[in-house]
Amino acid sequence: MSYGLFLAGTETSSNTIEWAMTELLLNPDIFSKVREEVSTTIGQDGKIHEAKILKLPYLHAVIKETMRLHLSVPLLVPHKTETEVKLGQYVVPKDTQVLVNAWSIARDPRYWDNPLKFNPERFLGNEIDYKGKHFEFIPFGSGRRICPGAPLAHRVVSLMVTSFVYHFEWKLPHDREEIDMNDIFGLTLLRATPLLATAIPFK
Ligand code: HEM
Repeated sequence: MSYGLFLAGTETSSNTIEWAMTELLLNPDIFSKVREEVSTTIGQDGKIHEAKILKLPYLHAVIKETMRLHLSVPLLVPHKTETEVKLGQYVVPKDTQVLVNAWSIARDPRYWDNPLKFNPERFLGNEIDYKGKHFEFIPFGSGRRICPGAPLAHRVVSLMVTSFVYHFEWKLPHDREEIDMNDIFGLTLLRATPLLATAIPFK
């Protein structure tokens, strides 16, 4: 049980952090906005408390946008119907294995303007959240089997990205355009090439 929790919680969280940093390094304007927000809110003492992290709307929009474009669990976890279910115009028979393609839904132009663009602004000024109520955005699933680790994951990812942005200057060893944006499909969807960047602590 604890090993299962460890597996479910580690790769998914670290992968999301890595994709968030990738998108920030690829989009310097967005990075600057996050840094501005983080520096103003955290202040000079460098203590990144949970209470302060809650006051970073732009950072949270960046994390949501990262989770929209780079879902760690693209097909969620397989589910099975216990009874026959009528879903819209479809009838799903009892004992059917159901895979939900949350990856595809999160890039569907019927629900998202310019879906392939990394645009955190789309999450500002609205209530769209990953708590399973907005079906166009379900990186943690929805309903009874929704990820129980979502609140923890949210805190860990926010804390790590805030710390990385607040404490370090980042340099890529190559041009931005050369960042490999491909992913590979294993147990979870991971970056095909690990992100390589140098972290230089602020003086
Ligand atoms: C960014 C990080 C994470 C993502 C994207 C993620 C995503 C998901 C998804 C999509 C599911 C399947 C939900 C469904 O099929 O409806 C799931 C299930 C699960 N997750 Fe997470 N997860 C993350 C972090 C964590 C953490 C930190 C933990 C625990 C410490 C955790 C524990 C679990 C467990 C135990 C399940 C199975 C729940 C069940 O079947 O009832 N996850 N997660």
